[in-house]
Amino acid sequence: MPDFPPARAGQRIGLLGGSFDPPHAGHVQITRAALVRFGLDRVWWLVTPGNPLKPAGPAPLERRLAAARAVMRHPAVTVSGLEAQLGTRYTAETIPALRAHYPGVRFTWLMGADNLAQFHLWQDWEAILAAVPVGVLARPGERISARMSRAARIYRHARLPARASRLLGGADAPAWCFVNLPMSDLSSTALRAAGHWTP
Ligand SMILES: Nc1ncnc2c1ncn2[C@@H]1O[C@H](COP(=O)(O)OP(=O)(O)OP(=O)(O)O)[C@@H](O)[C@H]1O
Ligand SMILES: O=C(O)c1ccc[n+]([C@@H]2O[C@H](COP(=O)([O-])O)[C@@H](O)[C@H]2O)c1
Repeated sequence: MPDFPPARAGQRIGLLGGSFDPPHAGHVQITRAALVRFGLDRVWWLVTPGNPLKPAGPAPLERRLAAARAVMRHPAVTVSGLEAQLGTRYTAETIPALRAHYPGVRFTWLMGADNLAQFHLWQDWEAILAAVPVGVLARPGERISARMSRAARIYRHARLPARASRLLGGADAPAWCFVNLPMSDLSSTALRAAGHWTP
């Protein structure tokens, strides 16, 4: 069993879950932005064993972890296979498992705007919002669908304005914040289609 990354009570840690099939510069860009914009001490990438909403399985986990470690080089960022270690796949299971393993650590869930648009389809999505702050990063073509999404509408009272985004990492849930940033139009789908990734 690989080691769990270290963390101290009170630390603010962003969790970027993803297939990373393959990882790309867009992931790196939103991670760097999240550290600064959401007032985080660290970001952990959670390379999923498989997105529960995607029917086709991704490339093997070890291959995606190795590629992610090659792409994401930053002293405050850790690339992990924690969901495989914990035996969880759904985010609503992963977050309580991490909180039980790391008492007192302040986790923030991170995702691109495309995932906010679909967030209401995730298993127990309201439990996720009740458990941790959620930081949303702009993605080309997704800003309007994210803002109009069911989750954004139902939880509009819990939205932190972008000018206060640095408070998100220390905020009590429910709280979410949408930030704009210089956007990257990279996607794993496009890289796979262009033949840049052979599992
Ligand atoms: N270019 C990007 N801009 C903003 N967010 C992004 C970008 N690429 C990925 N993300 C976000 O990073 C997280 C992990 O993304 P994922 O590994 O699914 O990559 P992807 O490029 O979206 O893959 P795919 O094309 O297979 O759906 C998700 O929350 C996703 O919204
Ligand atoms: O828990 C769910 O129902 C759920 C549904 C869709 C996506 N997720 C998680 O969202 C993250 C982003 O997924 P992906 O495939 O878009 O990179 C990843 O950690 C998935 O496990 C989680």
